[in-house]
Amino acid sequence: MSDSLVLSIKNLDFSYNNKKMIYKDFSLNLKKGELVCIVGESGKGKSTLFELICNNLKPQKGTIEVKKVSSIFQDPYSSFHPSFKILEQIKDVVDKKNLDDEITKLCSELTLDKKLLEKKPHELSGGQLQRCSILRSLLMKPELLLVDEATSALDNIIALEVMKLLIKYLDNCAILLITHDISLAKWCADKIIDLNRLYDEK
Ligand SMILES: Nc1ncnc2c1ncn2[C@@H]1O[C@H](COP(=O)(O)OP(=O)(O)OP(=O)(O)O)[C@@H](O)[C@H]1O
Repeated sequence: MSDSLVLSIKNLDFSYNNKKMIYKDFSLNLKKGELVCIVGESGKGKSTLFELICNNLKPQKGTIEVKKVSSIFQDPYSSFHPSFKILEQIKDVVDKKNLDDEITKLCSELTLDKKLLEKKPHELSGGQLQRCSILRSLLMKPELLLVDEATSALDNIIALEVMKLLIKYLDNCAILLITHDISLAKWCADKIIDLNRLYDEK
């Protein structure tokens, strides 16, 4: 894979249990600085694509090459262990150098009270915990950020601020964003992949 690419999917075929093909000869390249949105009705294969990229599923055909990846999911409670403080779970996965300064800066950009990081996940609201999940992902300094409907639990103003922050972060990585919100996709994406259309062509 060339230096500028962070994701290279070539001629991918995938089906669960050799039933209906979800992906047939699907290819996608993503470079640092690009934001690509995946749209499509429920069941079209959006989450499956993320599972394939994270190597949790194996394609029947084709290749997937990916650089350092981090994911932000719709349900933040599934991203954190319930028994440990959020800060401990952040420190487990990120480089400790300048961590405190970076946390302070990002918390302010995410309008997240830093004191909340001392709490356990269930003590936070869904929206607060989602911002913790975004914070952790950005601190990991991924080259590819997979974002699955991550702003849908946030109120509109915070969701917009979070999207702006993610877009700012594009200087350092590429973003693949799953969304049902076509107007959001049109607003922020360099390219939109519509899985409804992909399906029609099969
Ligand atoms: N583990 C599995 N085994 C068999 N079939 C599965 C499995 N996971 C998903 N599927 C099927 O594969 C198809 C694609 O599922 P996927 O979850 O990727 O869709 P999606 O576009 O992300 O949907 P949603 O918008 O509802 O999250 C669906 O028809 C689903 O029922």
